[in-house]
This record gives sequence, structure tokens and C-alpha cells, in this order.
Amino acid sequence: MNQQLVRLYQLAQQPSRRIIGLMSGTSLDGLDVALCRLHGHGTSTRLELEHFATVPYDDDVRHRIRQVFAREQVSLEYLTLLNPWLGHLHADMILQCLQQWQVAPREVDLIASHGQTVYHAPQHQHQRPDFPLNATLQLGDGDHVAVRTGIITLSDFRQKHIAAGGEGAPLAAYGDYLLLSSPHEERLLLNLGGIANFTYLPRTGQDASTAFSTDTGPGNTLLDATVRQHRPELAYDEDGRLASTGQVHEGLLAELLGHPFFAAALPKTTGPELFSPAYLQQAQERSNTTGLGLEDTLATLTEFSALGVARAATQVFGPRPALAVYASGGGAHNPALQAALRRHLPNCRFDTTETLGVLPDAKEAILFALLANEAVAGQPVSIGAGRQRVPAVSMGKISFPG
Ligand SMILES: Nc1ncnc2c1ncn2[C@@H]1O[C@H](COP(=O)(O)OP(=O)(O)OP(=O)(O)O)[C@@H](O)[C@H]1O
Ligand SMILES: CC(=O)N[C@H]1[C@@H]2OC[C@@H](O2)[C@@H](O)[C@@H]1O[C@H](C)C(=O)O
Repeated sequence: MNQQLVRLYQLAQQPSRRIIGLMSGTSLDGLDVALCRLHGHGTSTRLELEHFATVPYDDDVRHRIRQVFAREQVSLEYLTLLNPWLGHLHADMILQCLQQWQVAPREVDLIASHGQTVYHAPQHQHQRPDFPLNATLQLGDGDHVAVRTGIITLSDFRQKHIAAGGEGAPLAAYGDYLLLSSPHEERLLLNLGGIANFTYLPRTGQDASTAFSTDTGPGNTLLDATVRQHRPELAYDEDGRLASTGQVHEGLLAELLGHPFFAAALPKTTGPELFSPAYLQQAQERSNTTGLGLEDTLATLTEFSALGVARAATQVFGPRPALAVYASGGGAHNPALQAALRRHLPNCRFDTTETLGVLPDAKEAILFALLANEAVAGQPVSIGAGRQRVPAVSMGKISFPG
């Protein structure tokens, strides 16, 4: 019998596993690496975060990814070359972290590698009748990660979700439910990354099929793109300082909110393919605001992101929902965005996932460690079973190092 299968079989039976979760999101800021110890599986999972780091992408890496990122037309050769290259890069970043943490690769049981999303195309977005399917593409092939690190790697988590009727995202609900649902309160876990999304968690013990996650629209993606365009020396508007000195332009805001995405049923997904600088440009042309200053544009975009979240919450929970909201992702560090959210959801109580014992910047990487743990040791995660576009499946493809 293949000894790698024997190893995997043994891993599945261990009371706990040491799993590295990886996430590199739409902001292209770097690779999040979370070394986790997971005890048990399913609703009895207990997770300890042993180490966490974001290994920054340098300008060269960002430049290479941007050659294909969210673009309709790219060089097929470039895309083919980028796939193993990113696998190597991510593997080297993991090895660098392990060295810093003084952990030998053989002491790690599994890697859960999300890969780099380069294109996300749910059907409602691509609208091509010749391809009646949802689709998404993550690069950084798992075989390359496995061979270079010597660690069994699970990757490409999103394809199974699509195959089983989902949009390939958001996958957060599955891990959020296992880790963060509470017997005492209903929760909304709000992730403010490049794209914003939230997970609704009923109380533990209540019907898990009502849990789900949905994208709500842009989080930071348009803010970052606008800052880069006007002030190339800045990566983002630190602490929302520029946005907080600007005024919201109601005409531009109305144009930004006019897209049918905001009225579509939940759960739904999106990406920078739709919420791109071109989307902003068109909204500016329609509202005669192409000359609007940087600060006012950022104030309006901050309002836009917050209203996307508020509208989705209102769609599910009715007007003025009263929920316990726990934020994560880079936007949780942006006071201007937080203030706008509080204004639009005045009856909600806001906090970050740190209060629940989960480092906000590490949450998405942890999520993939949880998914890998379920794929190896658990059952298909029964979250959302019965709800449209939230299939109850296990996710992740297995790559052996040898
Ligand atoms: N102090 C801060 N002030 C304002 N914004 C911040 C701050 N820190 C981080 N951010 C924002 O958070 C972004 C990074 O967020 P994050 O790492 O959650 O994104 P991501 O994981 O790439 O996105 P996604 O979840 O869509 O995949 C930055 O690009 C910036 O816009
Ligand atoms: C296709 C893709 O990579 N989507 C990401 C992105 O970043 C945030 C939002 O858009 C979310 O849908 C998803 O990631 C998280 C981890 C998810 O699947 O839950």
C-alpha cells in the first residue's frame, strides 16, 4: 500500500493534528500563514493558534499577480508559468516561517493551501449562456507546495463547493460555525478584506442549516485602488485618515449602489472583477464626479462598503437588525469604515473576533486549516444543508509529497 496513504490514514485517527492554514486574499498584501493545533473534528473541534505571520508580497510578486488578476484577457503562457511559480513561492514562505518558529517540517501534519484567487466568475457575474456554471480560479498548485515542503497538502478548496451547487465562496461559514458559534448568542462574523463578507451563526445546538455566509460587496478593494492611483507611494489609507477628512458625495454613492448585485438574493459572491477601478470610473462619469478629490472619493467609497454590509444584513434580518457583530480582516483596523458601519447598523453591537479568541488577521487562514481537518478527519460539513448555494460537502484536494 502507498505509505503516504497509510500516513494520511494515521493522521485522520490522531486525537489532534498540526495544520498550517494559508490564505492570500484579494488585497495582494501577502501570504497569511497560521500554524494551528486542531483537536478533534466537527462541532467538538478545539483550535490553538501556535504561530501566525503575514509574509508580505514584494512589488515583484504583486506585479506578477496583477498581470492576470481579475483580467478578462491574459497570456495563457504567463498564467501557466505563474501557477507552479506561486506554488514554489508559497512553499518557500512556509519554510521561512517554520525556520523562524523553530518548527521542523516533519513536525507539521498537513498544509491547507487556499492559493491565490486570480479570477472569480459566478454565473450571475459572467452571464455567459454558453457556460451555465459558476467558476473560480486559484493558482499556486498544491503538488508544488507538497513536494517542496515535504508536507501533505490540501488545496483548491473551492471547486468541490461549485461542483455541489455553490459559487465556490464564501467558505467561511463552515469553519466559523465549527469554531465560533455560541450557545448564548446569534452572531454575525464580518470579514472586511478586499471584498466584504459575513457569516450568520445561529446559536450552537440550533439548526446548523440556517448558518451561511455571503459576500456583501467591496470591502477595501476600491479604497486601495483609489489610494494607489492618487498616491502611488501608499498601499492603503492608513486608519482611514484621508477618508475621514472627506465628504460623502450622495450622487456618486447612488450610482455605486445601483448595480443589481445589491438587490440579488443571498448568499452571493463577487470580486474585484466587478468592483474594479472601471466600475468606479463609470459611476463617476454617470454622476459627473470624475474630478472629485481623493478625500471625498474615499469617504464615498467607505460609505459604499458599509452600506453594502448594512443592506445585506437588512435583507436577511429586516430593518435595524440587532446582532452581535465580530469583525476581522484588514478593514477591522479602519476606524472610518467602522464608524460608517455603526451608523448604518445602529442596533448592532460591534466587536472584533479577538474577543472570541481568534486573531482578526489570522481568521481566514485558520478557516482553511479547519476545512482541511474536516476533509481528513471529519464528515462533510453539514452547515447550510438544504439552503441553496451552501452545499454540505468536504473540500480540498490531496497532494502527497512523494
Ligand atoms: N490600519 C489600517 N487602516 C486602514 N485600512 C487598513 C489598515 N490595515 C489594513 N487595512 C486594509 O486591509 C487590507 C488588507 O485586508 P485583508 O488582509 O483582510 O485582505 P485580504 O485577505 O487580501 O482580502 P479578502 O478577504 O477579500 O481575500 C489593506 O489593503 C487595507 O485596505
Ligand atoms: C473567490 C475568492 O477567493 N473569494 C474570497 C474573497 O475574499 C473575501 C471574499 O472574497 C470571500 O468570498 C472569499 O474568501 C473567504 C476566505 C471565503 O471563502 O470565505
